[in-house]
Amino acid sequence: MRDALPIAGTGLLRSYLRQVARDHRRALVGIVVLHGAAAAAGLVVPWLVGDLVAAATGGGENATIDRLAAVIAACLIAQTILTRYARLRSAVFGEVVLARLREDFVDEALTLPIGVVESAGTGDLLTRTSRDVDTLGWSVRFAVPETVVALVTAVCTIVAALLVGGWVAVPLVLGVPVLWLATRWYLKRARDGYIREHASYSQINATLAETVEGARTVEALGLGDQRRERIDADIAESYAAESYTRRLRTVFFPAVEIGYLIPVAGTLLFGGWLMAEGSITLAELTAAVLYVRFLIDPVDRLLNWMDTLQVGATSLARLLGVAEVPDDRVASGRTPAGEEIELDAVRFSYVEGREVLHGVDLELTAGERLAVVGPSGAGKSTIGRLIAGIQGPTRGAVTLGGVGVTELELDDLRRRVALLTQEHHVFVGTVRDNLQLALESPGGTDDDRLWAALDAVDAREWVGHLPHGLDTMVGSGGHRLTDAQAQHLALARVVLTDPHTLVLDEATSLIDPRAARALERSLSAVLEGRTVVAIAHRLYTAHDADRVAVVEDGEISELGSHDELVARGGSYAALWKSWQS
Ligand SMILES: Nc1ncnc2c1ncn2[C@@H]1O[C@H](COP(=O)(O)OP(=O)(O)OP(=O)(O)O)[C@@H](O)[C@H]1O
Repeated sequence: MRDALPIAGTGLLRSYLRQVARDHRRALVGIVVLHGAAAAAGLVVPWLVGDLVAAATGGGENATIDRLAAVIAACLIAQTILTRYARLRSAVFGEVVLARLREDFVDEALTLPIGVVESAGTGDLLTRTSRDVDTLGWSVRFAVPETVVALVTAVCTIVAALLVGGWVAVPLVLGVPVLWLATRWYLKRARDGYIREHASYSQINATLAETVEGARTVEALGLGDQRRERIDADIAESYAAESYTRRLRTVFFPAVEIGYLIPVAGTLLFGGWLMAEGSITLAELTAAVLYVRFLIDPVDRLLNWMDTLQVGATSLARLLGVAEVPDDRVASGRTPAGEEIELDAVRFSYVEGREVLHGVDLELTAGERLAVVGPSGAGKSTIGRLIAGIQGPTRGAVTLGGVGVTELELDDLRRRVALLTQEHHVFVGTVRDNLQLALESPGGTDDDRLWAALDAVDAREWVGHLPHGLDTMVGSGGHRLTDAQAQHLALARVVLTDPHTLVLDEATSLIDPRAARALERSLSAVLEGRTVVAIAHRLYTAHDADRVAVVEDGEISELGSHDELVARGGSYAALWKSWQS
């Protein structure tokens, strides 16, 4: 089970929203005022229609009727114009808030400790970056403005209805219990229902993807029927989940409709009785009925958007939660007094209770070249990650010039120690962008420096032959680079960063052996003068190194030069012998 990234609690959510409201107070007030004015302009209409009906039925003058009709038209035009500006302002406000949230999220995500991302799985972070940002975007763009409009309109309509006569409160209040109870009943069940429904879709997808990806295994082991049963079970669960939410809706929507009709019917009956009593006029009754009828629309919209807002709030909580991941390093401000790296009784566990390094001691002198070899899963990469300060040791110490590697600011550490793995991502952008990533202040880099770095890794020629040289677009959708070319770019970045220590984690193992050999030859000039820890699959790397560390079962079992270890006749000698044959 992976440790999911945290989800922000209600407290943090509220304080974030309060902060947004404080920062954008003027914009928010402007939006509410504009929507209020638009609603007010629209709400004068029923009043005037009431007068119009009274004037028409009471034999009023034509001039009065014309004047009332003209004012009604003017109000409707004013309402349209005001609504246009209110919506524009709301949309701009939504985009501004969303942009800020996205920027905050990217800032937080980029500083997440790699160890945390790994243990949470990139899937969680990706879902938050894509689905949650989309869901929240939908809420902020549509649900929030629509809710504000509906709320302001509803409040204005109620006020207008009450201005016609306090008696309208009676039929209005009659509808509240039904709406209140129906909504409470629905909301209590809907969230879990929809979560279950969405989880069932994910499960169907997961089972299908697993079956398709493992099709050969399924066929080879005759698992077809079993997989079919799994998928049938997933579909049955999805059907049950959908039936449940459908049942909720079939109760909720009719109940809400009744809740809407009660006030309208009540106003007609109660108002009709009052009119018969002579307490109110026909104009007042008409206006009151129209207002109460008007109220249905904003209330209906409010209830409809409530679900979306709830889903949006969940996404916001997931996005804000990323900020709650504690830092995995605290900069102490100390400066390393040299380039020597020391591992002192280092123990490490990725998962509590499952130690993978059991007390590793190692001293690296500046400029030394160490090859780390050993069986798969022995802990070689873990040692490399600890030297590069990706994570701190669980016990013991990893120091650089006497200072713990995780005591250094990450940027500072990367300028001193870099880790180069076999995953070479080519970022979408130009070749120049991909190289400048390595630089502290990429802006003013002259091309000569970039070409020199490309030269150092033997990449000048192929980059020179690209359609637009350094300006060629690469990465997804751009010019396709081979694995070796992607690796060249990664190596050129290392040259630009110029760290004194380099951890190469099987950096060339994905490339075919000839290309790897060529790359390593060109690399050796780059590695000159640096401390290099090469985690190696190919033993010629070990042969060329100053010293070799053999890692077995989370410990360094042998340490010495190639010749010494071969002479010793231990694990390394056996490995070397079998590799040569
Ligand atoms: N992120 C992780 N979470 C949990 N366990 C891990 C993680 N990474 C590695 N391990 C475990 O730690 C142990 C050491 O792994 P490591 O990758 O350091 O070995 P290695 O010697 O580099 O192996 P290989 O040559 O196969 O890459 C293994 O048992 C591995 O399963």
